[in-house]
Amino acid sequence: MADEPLCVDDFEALAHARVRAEYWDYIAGGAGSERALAANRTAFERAALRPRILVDVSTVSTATTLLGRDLAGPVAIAPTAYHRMSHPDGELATARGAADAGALYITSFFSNHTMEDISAAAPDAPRWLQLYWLHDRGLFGDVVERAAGAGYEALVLTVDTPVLGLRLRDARNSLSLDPETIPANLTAAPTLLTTRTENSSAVSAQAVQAFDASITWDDLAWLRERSRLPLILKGIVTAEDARLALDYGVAAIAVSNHGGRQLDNPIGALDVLAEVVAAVDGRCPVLFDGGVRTGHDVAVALALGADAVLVGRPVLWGLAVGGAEGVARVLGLLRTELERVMALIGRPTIASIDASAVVLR
Ligand SMILES: Cc1cc2nc3c(=O)[nH]c(=O)nc-3n(C[C@H](O)[C@H](O)[C@H](O)COP(=O)(O)O)c2cc1C
Ligand SMILES: CCCCC(=O)C(=O)O
Repeated sequence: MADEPLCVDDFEALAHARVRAEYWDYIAGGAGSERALAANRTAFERAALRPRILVDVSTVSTATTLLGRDLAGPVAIAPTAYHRMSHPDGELATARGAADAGALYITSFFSNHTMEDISAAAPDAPRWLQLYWLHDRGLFGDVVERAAGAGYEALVLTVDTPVLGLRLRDARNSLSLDPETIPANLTAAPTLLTTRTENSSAVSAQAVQAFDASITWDDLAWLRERSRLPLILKGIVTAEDARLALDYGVAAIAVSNHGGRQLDNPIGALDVLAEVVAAVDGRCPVLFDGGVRTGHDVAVALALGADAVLVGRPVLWGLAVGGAEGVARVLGLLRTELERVMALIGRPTIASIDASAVVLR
């Protein structure tokens, strides 16, 4: 079959043809002039793998462990909002696809199904819940308190989004949301559910209404009082903040520039990974996301010190193309590509992909 997708980029082309234009722009776009979005990819062009030879790679294993959980591989699903923009089954399909692939699924707080329904779609699969800190402490505390009972094993607080980045594509499109794409966890607060605005984006309006931009490090204690789940901070890009996060007892750090959707910075997420890894110095796991599209990219991020990587848009492409099966295929592709790369660089286990496996040009 001529258009059988053989790599993640093939899924992008197929998905583009299936997703409504305004939704596609929301998914694909970045902030401002989209320099950070572009830099996330070009950063990988400067990283080359250093193959070692005559190593026994007759057996290669991508198996790894994260916060005590055994995972089939080091590639997890980044939290992305509104999966019904990509497929009518939304996050329920994503959850099933992730479970089939044995991958960790970090569910976005802004999902089109409730966090309970998503869990029920694939019980027992590894799952973390991403959070945005809401103005409405009652609603926010309720979600946080429900997370453990709903089967989530960790909380991922996104810390790079006190306000939403300037998404020009969405503003130009006056991006509006259909009734089926409202955030299901927020239906108790209908005032947060703007679906249409003039000359701006409804997603941006929802963020303005919902997000509390006043929170600081000391507010983390409030979160801790409401849940004993391990806490991960997502969106750390400096050594200073990595050290502070450790002082505040986080379980892990996710290095991310939000897929180039927040600050319009000319530096890629990969360019700051080494700085954070050095500051953390092995004291907690470091996750990475931004521009990972191939098994080669995964190996590069691991060699630069990440314990696992997250993929955002590629999962939405798989979802748009083939629902749960498409999600599983994208994740499976990345895993088989990684296996091949591991054989070719003479590193048959995840632990063996160390700093000597990469050179930055
Ligand atoms: C459509 C879309 C929605 C997103 N929604 C969220 C979200 O709800 N919460 C969050 O923490 N990050 C969100 N992100 C950022 C992703 O978690 C991740 O950082 C980013 O997509 C990684 O880059 P990649 O898409 O190049 O893999 C979103 C990204 C996209 C593309
Ligand atoms: C109000 C939902 C924000 C989702 C998000 O994080 C993004 O679009 O990048």
